[in-house]
Amino acid sequence: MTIPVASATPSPVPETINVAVLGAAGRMGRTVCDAIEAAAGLELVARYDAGDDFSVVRESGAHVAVDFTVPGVTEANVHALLDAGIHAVVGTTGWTDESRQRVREHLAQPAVAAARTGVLIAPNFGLSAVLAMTFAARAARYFESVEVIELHHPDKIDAPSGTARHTAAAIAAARADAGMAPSPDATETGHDARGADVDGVRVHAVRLRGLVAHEEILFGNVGEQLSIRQDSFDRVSFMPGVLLAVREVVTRPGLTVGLENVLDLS
Ligand SMILES: NC(=O)C1=CN([C@@H]2O[C@H](COP(=O)(O)OP(=O)(O)OC[C@H]3O[C@@H](n4cnc5c(N)ncnc54)[C@H](OP(=O)(O)O)[C@@H]3O)[C@@H](O)[C@H]2O)C=CC1
Ligand SMILES: O=C(O)C1=N[C@H](C(=O)O)C[C@H](O)C1
Repeated sequence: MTIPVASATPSPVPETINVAVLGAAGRMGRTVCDAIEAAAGLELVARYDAGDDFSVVRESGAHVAVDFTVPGVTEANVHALLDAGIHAVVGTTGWTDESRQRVREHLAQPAVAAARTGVLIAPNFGLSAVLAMTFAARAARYFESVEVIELHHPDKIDAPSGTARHTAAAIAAARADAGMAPSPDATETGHDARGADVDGVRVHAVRLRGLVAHEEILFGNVGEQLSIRQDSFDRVSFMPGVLLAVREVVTRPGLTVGLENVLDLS
């Protein structure tokens, strides 16, 4: 699949990009290793997983590392990659404003800034998910009510999903820009069934065997509803986005959050 790409800051790009995969034995890590091995201009130089020594990555000659590990370790991995002068593409969830800010500060350190190192964190690499999030942010100002439902396989350890958090944050920002009141809700406090409150947007998480990764954004006005739904049925659907991010991160110094900033969605 060819994905249209927005223009980036020019920076020297190696002829072959050497790639290390962190979390290489996991569901996403295995799929990413296969995709890198099959991709033109990319070479898989290290597979790193729980219990491995980080020197495997540091000494691999990797230009870029792709992190699909677990929320509890991904930030430490990124700092270790920056110390090693390796660009990072991150799909792992668990990022907060504070952890992203610590990465920005690390990127601003003179040696790291001089190396023009890039970090690209994407809550979701699937084109359908990126478009759903983008469309939802565009629609947000026109509807009085909004709620997000994310649906995933039951082996997922975090909830709500990183995608749902990113979606809700973008919707909340758009509603705030438009000066909108909170979604109407007469529920008395203390009712768990109303889901998580993410920046004032209710997010509901479903875990069901057979699912992979899915999201539905519901907008309501008096007498009408808009539903935006995306379904990732197979982890290979994330791979065009991951490969694009690997190729792009070497040209984008600093922190980029969200694949929508790499795609030409104008
Ligand atoms: N951005 C996106 O498009 C997508 C993001 N994700 C996110 O990616 C992450 C991984 O998902 P998934 O592949 O399903 O999860 P898995 O649990 O299948 O894979 C995680 C892997 O990381 C390993 N790991 C644990 N600790 C470390 C460590 N300290 N260093 C290196 N590796 C470690 C795990 O090993 P062990 O099992 O032995 O602990 C496991 O092999 C999740 O946060 C998920 O939400 C998933 C899909 C798409
Ligand atoms: O754990 C998963 O599977 C996924 N995690 C990411 C998230 O939390 O949003 C991306 C996608 O939804 C699959």
